[in-house]
Amino acid sequence: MSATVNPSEFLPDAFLPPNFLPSAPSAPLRIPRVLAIAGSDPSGGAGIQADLKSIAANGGYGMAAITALTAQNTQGVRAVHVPPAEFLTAQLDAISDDIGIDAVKIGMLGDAAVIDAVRTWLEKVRPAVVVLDPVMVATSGDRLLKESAEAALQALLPLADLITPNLAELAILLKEPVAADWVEALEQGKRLAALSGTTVLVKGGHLPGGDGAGDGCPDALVNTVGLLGQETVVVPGERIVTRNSHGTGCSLSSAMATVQARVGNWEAALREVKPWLLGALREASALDVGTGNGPVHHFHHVQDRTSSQHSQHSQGPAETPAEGEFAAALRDGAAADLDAIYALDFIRGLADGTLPEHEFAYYLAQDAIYLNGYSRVLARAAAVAPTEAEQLFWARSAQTCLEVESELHRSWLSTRPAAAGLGPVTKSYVDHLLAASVSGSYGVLVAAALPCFWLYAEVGATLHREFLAGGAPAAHPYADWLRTYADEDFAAATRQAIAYTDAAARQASAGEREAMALAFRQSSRYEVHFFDAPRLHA
Ligand SMILES: Nc1ncnc2c1ncn2[C@@H]1O[C@H](COP(=O)(O)OP(=O)(O)O)[C@@H](O)[C@H]1O
Ligand SMILES: Cc1ncc(COP(=O)(O)OP(=O)(O)O)c(N)n1
Repeated sequence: MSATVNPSEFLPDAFLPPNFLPSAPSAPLRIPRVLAIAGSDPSGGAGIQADLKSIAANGGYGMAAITALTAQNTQGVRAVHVPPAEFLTAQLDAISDDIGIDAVKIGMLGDAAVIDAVRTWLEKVRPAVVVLDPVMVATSGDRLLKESAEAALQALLPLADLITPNLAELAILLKEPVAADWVEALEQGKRLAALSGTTVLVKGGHLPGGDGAGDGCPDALVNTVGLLGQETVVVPGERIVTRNSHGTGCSLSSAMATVQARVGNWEAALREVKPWLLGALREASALDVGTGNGPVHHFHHVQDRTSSQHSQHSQGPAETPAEGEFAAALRDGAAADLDAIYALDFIRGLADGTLPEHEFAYYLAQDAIYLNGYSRVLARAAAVAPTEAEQLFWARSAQTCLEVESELHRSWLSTRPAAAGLGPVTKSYVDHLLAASVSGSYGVLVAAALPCFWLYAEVGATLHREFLAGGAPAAHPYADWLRTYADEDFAAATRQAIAYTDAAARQASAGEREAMALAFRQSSRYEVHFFDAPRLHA
């Protein structure tokens, strides 16, 4: 059901459901309109309250149709009240009669009558993205779905594009014992995917330690009918030691719905959401909410307003850097990384022609994969750019990346078979960029993207100069590649990217500038590792 086809291209307006009423061009992609159909948690950590925070934190516009009221806090659920299902239908119709819906997240449903109302509405409206979190029992052990409604919930699964059960819910849906380890959990995920004909997100949150997943907390997308690149895509993650994990399942599923509506790819969505959720768990202790299992910090990536106002007062406008000053400081900070790049065996071997061919092939293959992810990050910069000129610049750059990627495949890689898998450095670098792209700050995003322009352009120019100074020998095994480094269009684009980053820094608060500098430094380090990766991983 993912939105690969736009029905409005094929149907006359009279046939279009309200969900497809035309709206401002590109509005759904920039800020997806995401509807959460879920229960209320008045303590704000789970349910509809967590959904709305999570949707906003991931760049969406959140809407809420409430299925049930709970009286709960961080210690547990005291009572549940499920209003008549007809009133849920009235809420859902009120929304879909008026507003385009880019994605739906379904959480607590309570009973079979509610499930029936949701099913009828889904069949009528057919939203493009549906994520179903089959909420049954809270971590506190309290039931959030009547046992008698489990079969109805089971029957709702095929209407979703993604199902996100925790280990206990996975077991109930399959009528099997709870998976004892990660391998068993993945097997169960495959069985549920086959049974429901949809994609399952298997979550490692409740894995016991020492089970082959190490100390980590992996998640995996599983689909048995070919909707993913592979049947199982595992996204590893660090395990945060914290009591404050109330509402992680709700937050994950609504973030997945939001990001999927934006990027249209479940794997990319999970790779973007997972670091955000990790940050929310890591920073949960900054919130002082309740005495039990506290909520996660959905807006951990958004700068602390109090401290930014304070720093603006204390530093005053004089602290705003002059034009070019911030960029110059970034360049100074990257000097050590550039030196490290020039000293790498890979770069020396590329310059003097002694680089082993299989390492060059590995580099090209990883570059092609990287460019695809980088293009998405630049497209995000276009989406949030403050001016039309910047929007155009980043959008064009995103397009160029894809063109270069396909050219790499067509020419350089067609004669150099290299292991096509995603290498560890490429993955970490792209994950870092994707995390910056959901930081909520345009400045941080463009600062993270800049080293790929800047350091690459400088290294390329140096190698090209050395190649010419050596007489540009035609017999040099990498002569053709070294010649591509003299691209004036790329040099001009690099100057423009530097200028836009510098301008963003002048608009930013002191705290945001600090975050920009950090994002830039981290990307510069990744540039070094990227050039060194062929030696280690080819
Ligand atoms: N301690 C933790 N450290 C890191 N990630 C976690 C932790 N606990 C849960 N998660 C993540 O939170 C998300 C929700 O997982 P889980 O707790 O299994 O679901 P639920 O909240 O539905 O019980 C998953 O992405 C999982 O990997
Ligand atoms: C109203 C409401 N909906 C869902 C939950 C369960 O939240 P979840 O994120 O699955 O995980 P825990 O908070 O139970 O760890 C809830 N408690 N309330």
